[in-house]
Amino acid sequence: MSPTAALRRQAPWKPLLRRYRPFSTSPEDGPRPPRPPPPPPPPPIRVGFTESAGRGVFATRPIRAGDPIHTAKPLIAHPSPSLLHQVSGIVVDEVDYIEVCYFCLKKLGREKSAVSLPIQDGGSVAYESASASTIRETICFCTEKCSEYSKGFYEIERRADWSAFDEHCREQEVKYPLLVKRFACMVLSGASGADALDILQPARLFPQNILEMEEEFRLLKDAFLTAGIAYDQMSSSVIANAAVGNAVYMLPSFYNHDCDPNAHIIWIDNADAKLKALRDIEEGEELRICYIDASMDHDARKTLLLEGFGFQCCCPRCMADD
Ligand SMILES: C[S@@+](CC[C@H](N)C(=O)[O-])C[C@H]1O[C@@H](n2cnc3c(N)ncnc32)[C@H](O)[C@@H]1O
Repeated sequence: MSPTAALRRQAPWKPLLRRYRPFSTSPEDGPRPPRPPPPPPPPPIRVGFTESAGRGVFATRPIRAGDPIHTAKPLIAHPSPSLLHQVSGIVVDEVDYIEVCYFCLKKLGREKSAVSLPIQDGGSVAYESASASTIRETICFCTEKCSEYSKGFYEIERRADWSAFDEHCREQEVKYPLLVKRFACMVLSGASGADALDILQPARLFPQNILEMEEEFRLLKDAFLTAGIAYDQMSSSVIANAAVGNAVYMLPSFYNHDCDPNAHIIWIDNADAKLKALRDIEEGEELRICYIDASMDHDARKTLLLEGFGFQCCCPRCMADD
């Protein structure tokens, strides 16, 4: 046996050491490069079928009370119209900024600034809407990133006059058509595919819902057509999806309702939804949130869920007439 072979037999790990020498931490080689952080573990949930409420979300491992389950970014978000500062008149010297980011809904401090298009001030970017002749709306973004994301769809949105559409939303006190408007602009600008919400299609729609949606669809179409914006890419399925309203998040839209829920959604900084466990949850248990105020009595909850959400609640509390 040669001397080298004998050495290898005694110390078979030596060639390995030589092979990995470039990453040694000897002083001449400098410090070891930092390892990238491991990817976050997948959320402890899966979407599956329930016995009585279509699809639902199930725990894939035990979850302790108070534990975060997952967060979800909205697919579409639109600020409440009451937060959009409106100023009558053609010439506006000074306006209050909207108090939330027009894209991510992060709350912003009140700032004053002269209107220009766009305005940049202290990291916020604001645009003046040219849509209505007598009402001017100023919107702003919390960061350049939100402004960048919004550029395409907002360029479409600001070309049209939304006064009739917005007036309808105000009169009817409905907010979902605003999400439809935003989704339509996102589709027309190429920021989203027209089928992005298809998976959230509701199983059942009431005739009254369909009538309301038709009126909103007409107003939406009029606004685009009057502004000369090609409307062919849009189909009424956009309305059907988004007019249901809850179709703004993907994963949270699969959570069923329970009048005694084991999970809840919280919003802290912006429109990102954070789901948390309200009590200890076993592996395989369905995670349910409460869509309404659970402190109402049985009849009030039943009526609200049927008329406002379109379903007859079959949660254990309702089944026990509690
Ligand atoms: C936000 S979605 C939840 C996901 C839905 N199950 C699915 O398959 O897409 C709300 C719909 O789920 C059903 N649902 C949710 N909670 C329910 C409950 N407690 N009782 C009966 N149906 C329920 C109703 O059809 C309701 O319109």
